[in-house]
Amino acid sequence: MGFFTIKDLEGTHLKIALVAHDLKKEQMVQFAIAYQQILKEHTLYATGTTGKRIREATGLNLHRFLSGPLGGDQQIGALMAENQLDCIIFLRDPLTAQPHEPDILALLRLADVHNIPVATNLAAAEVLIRSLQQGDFDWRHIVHQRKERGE
Ligand SMILES: O=C(CO)COP(=O)(O)O
Repeated sequence: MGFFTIKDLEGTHLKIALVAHDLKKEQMVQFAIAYQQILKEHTLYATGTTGKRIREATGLNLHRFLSGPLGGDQQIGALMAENQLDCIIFLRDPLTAQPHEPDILALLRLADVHNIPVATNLAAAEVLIRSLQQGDFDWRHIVHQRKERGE
């Protein structure tokens, strides 16, 4: 386990989850099209329907979990609990009741427990993706190394 500088870490690979509620799916598709050159450099996860829409529109290679109401939010939560996720873009619909509201809250809670950056609207998603491109997520690699060492 050698030492490294932030410079050594630039451009390294992150694990990103993409999730959108139904009324935000078109926004997510447009976001993925606009930023696919950045997204394709990373490992991507998505809930079922969101992932299907993104894949159809962009051809991006992503791992699809179950649909949100069937457990997809919880599967993404499990990734965080195991230190397997670095960033979440979750375009939430704040105006429609969701049958799996407890799962959504659990996902967001776990992001706070594990200090994972989350964007819940398009404006924040753009800030996150641009900061990711310029290396502002490099600290995540330090977190991974510490966890691997059991610190
Ligand atoms: O419901 C969701 C997030 O809470 C998203 O699930 P889908 O991508 O399967 O629609």
